[in-house]
Amino acid sequence: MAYLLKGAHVVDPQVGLDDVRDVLVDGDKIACVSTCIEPPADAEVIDATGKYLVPGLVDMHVHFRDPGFEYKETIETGARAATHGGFTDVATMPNTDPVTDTGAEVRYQIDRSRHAGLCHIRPIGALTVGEKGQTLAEIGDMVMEGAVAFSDDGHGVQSAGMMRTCMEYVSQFDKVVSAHCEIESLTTHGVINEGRASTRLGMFGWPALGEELEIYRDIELCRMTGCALHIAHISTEKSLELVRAAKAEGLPVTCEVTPHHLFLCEDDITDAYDTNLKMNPPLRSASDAAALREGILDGSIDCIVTDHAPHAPHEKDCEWEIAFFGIVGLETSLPLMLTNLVLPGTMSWSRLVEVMAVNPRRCLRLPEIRIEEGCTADLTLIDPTAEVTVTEDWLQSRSKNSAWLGKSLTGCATEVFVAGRHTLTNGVVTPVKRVLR
Ligand SMILES: NC(=O)N[C@@H](CC(=O)O)C(=O)O
Ligand SMILES: [Zn+2]
Ligand SMILES: [Zn+2]
Repeated sequence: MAYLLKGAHVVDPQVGLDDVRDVLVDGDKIACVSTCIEPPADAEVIDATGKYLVPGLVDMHVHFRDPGFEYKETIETGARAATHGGFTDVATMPNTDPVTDTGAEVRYQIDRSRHAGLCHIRPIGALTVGEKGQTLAEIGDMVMEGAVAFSDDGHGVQSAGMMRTCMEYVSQFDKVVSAHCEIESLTTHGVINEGRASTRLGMFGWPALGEELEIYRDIELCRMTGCALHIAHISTEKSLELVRAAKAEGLPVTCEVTPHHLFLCEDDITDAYDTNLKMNPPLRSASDAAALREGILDGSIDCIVTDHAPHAPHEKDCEWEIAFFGIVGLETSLPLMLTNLVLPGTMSWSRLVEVMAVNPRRCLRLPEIRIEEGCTADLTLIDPTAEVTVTEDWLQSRSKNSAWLGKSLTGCATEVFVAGRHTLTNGVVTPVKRVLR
């Protein structure tokens, strides 16, 4: 099938493109990028005037709960949410049941996602067996089956010695360790940021140090082992400073931030106790959020990730203390970035493309996707004027635990192509027709 995207504003900093072009997709490839392409007879023409065409978006930190917790999300429902949010690739964290700590588990996820036929799933394997922090998992076996990175996300690896072994081993395969940095002896019982929020609402605090101290440790282990280190969901100004200093030294350190840590803070938690504001790490201070916004603009933070963490109603509709940590995010990530940073002119379109497409691919060592002739047609078309209201019905995810329910946002993806397959059409997820290769 061929598609001609007419008159899109194409943004791809990798090829220095930030201008209006026609783009012809033929089969799984980009066949032509030019100022004016006559529609071939067999091509479907899509009027992209006023819209932005970018390399397919990548979210390198999601939880799809499959296998084990399919009542929250399956690979298929997660893939639908990802497609609806404009993504062509997502990297799934291993805290499933069983934990993704063997090659067979990695293969299961890839097989299931091919049958879902919507987006590429890039499994992240566990560092340790069962994410228990005791025994090294079968890293080599998982690499053979297609694991792109390794993490015990959901938990920090508590023992520095164990983390050293993990990093030494992972570096042999030229893969990256994505570190959930949390010292449990500092965060146990914590349910909210330690400081204003914990004092105001009278709940056990979760200190910033519980994150920062482990980031410091892992950066030193990165120096010692040479293993590429990616810091997951940074949430404080000090965490950002540690990463900045490591980068300035030339260490192979990258990091990510979520939209909720950029655009919400502890002051948003009121005595309404909305449990969709409870996550790990917790929402921090307003000044932390401001520092993170600065970090995403100045290049210190590499990627936007959602940490899409679906939970069922009974796991959220309860007292704050016992509610599960985490919120869904795949479908609101791009609209939030557009509404809060890009459309007001604070962030350029090309920086948006870097943090949502180029850098996550680089961190995961995936092949580059460039908008040029001959490249794989993994593409996202964005309408910057579309108004979306976040409702339970609008969310395609099986879970509805969004922090933005009822809110209106401006800008969203309208078309997505994965290897030339039209997976999102006019904002609607396209039904599966064939297995994705
Ligand atoms: N972020 C969260 O609050 N929850 C995540 C775990 C994690 O990302 O650490 C989950 O799996 O639910
Ligand atoms: Zn985590
Ligand atoms: Zn996570």
